[in-house]
Amino acid sequence: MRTHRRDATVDLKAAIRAIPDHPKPGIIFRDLTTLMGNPEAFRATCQALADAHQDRGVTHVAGIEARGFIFGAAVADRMQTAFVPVRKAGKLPHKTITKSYALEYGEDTLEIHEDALPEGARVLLIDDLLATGGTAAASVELIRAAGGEVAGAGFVVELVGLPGRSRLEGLGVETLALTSFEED
Ligand SMILES: O=P(O)(O)OC[C@H]1O[C@H](OP(=O)(O)OP(=O)(O)O)[C@H](O)[C@@H]1O
Ligand SMILES: Nc1ncnc2[nH]cnc12
Repeated sequence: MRTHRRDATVDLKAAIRAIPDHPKPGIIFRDLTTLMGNPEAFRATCQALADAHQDRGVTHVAGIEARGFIFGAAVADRMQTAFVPVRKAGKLPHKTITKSYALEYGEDTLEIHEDALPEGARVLLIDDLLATGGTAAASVELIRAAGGEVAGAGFVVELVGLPGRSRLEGLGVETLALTSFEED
């Protein structure tokens, strides 16, 4: 499903700053700190992500470090679910399941606590931005390895032209983005 929900009074796209000369070479960085700094846009974003997934029996929201924590925790609060952190390597204190993945530039590793999810958990994955999908795909694998069912994945921004959506849909994950930007 490809859905673009937007609060009638808030232009989320306009609330996001684009930085053409970001230190990561060759990418236009979509800076969501400007959206977070706009109370109407931040609130509308978290509410839209929660509303879009309200009828799916979600028991847990998983947010991906770091920016996914900010939106994921607010969505979990609105949906009255638990929050589960998917963290960069070496941060979680208890026993973890680990997955390495490719980024646009380089490689990274994510972890989830092996006991983070009870039997029957239905997990909504939330992150700020979907680009190549490597981060989200690794997170889906971690949630499943921890025994959770992925009820969907929600993003504030999708970079269209990169394979994020097709990767997630290839994993059988229904994917929703509130806004999209065309990327080459
Ligand atoms: O779809 P992908 O190509 O995997 O890219 C998307 C990921 O990249 C960014 O995170 P980043 O790794 O920069 O970490 P941060 O949130 O800690 O800044 C963003 O927040 C997503 O998690
Ligand atoms: N172009 C981009 N802007 C912001 N965050 C990103 N993560 C991966 N690609 C990105």
